[in-house]
Amino acid sequence: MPGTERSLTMRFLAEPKDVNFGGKVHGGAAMKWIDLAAYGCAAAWSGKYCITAYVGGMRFVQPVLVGNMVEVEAKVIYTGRTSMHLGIEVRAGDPTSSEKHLTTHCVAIMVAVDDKGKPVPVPEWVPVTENDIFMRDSAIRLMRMREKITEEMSAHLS
Ligand SMILES: CCCCCCCCCCCCCCCC(=O)SCCNC(=O)CCNC(=O)[C@H](O)C(C)(C)COP(=O)(O)OP(=O)(O)OC[C@H]1O[C@@H](n2cnc3c(N)ncnc32)[C@H](O)[C@@H]1OP(=O)(O)O
Repeated sequence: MPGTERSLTMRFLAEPKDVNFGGKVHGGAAMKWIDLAAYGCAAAWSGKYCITAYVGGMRFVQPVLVGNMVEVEAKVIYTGRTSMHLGIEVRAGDPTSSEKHLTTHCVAIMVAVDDKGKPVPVPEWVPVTENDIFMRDSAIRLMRMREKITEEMSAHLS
């Protein structure tokens, strides 16, 4: 039901097809996992088809190794009228152990759209815990910071 599933975790093994020339998993593979988890989380929250409007603050903290068990967690941290801001963390570790370390994190903004690609309203997410409120406030601060970056970036558009 829309407006009930706030987070989604995908779990799978990093496959040899994802390896880069240095023997670790490609950053691009991690970015695809992030997009898939963001889509799954946003589609479940909104009950609509969703598109990626923005991904930012991407930090590759540690490499993922082929054969690692990977967990990609996407979580709603703020909702606007038609957008859902998601905090995303990728964790990985040896599948024979329950221990996992943070490998990548970022923020993604997904927009719910109708069958013509027009943005449509999403259920509001209301933060409850102290940590939820902190994350929501941080998402709002990031939104304001992005307005300045967008203004600056316009100089680079032809
Ligand atoms: C081996 C192979 C296997 C393959 C297995 C494949 C499996 C596959 C499964 C599915 C995989 C995943 C599926 C992902 C889906 C895509 O990948 S979509 C592709 C990439 N994304 C796009 O092409 C989006 C292109 N952009 C657009 O269409 C338009 O800019 C948008 C996003 C609809 C926004 O349109 P707009 O006219 O700006 O609309 P507007 O009403 O002004 O804004 C709507 C909202 O977007 C927000 N927004 C707009 N632009 C931005 C921005 N740049 N930054 C932040 N927020 C923004 C606004 O703030 C607003 O938010 P609210 O205030 O309503 O909450």
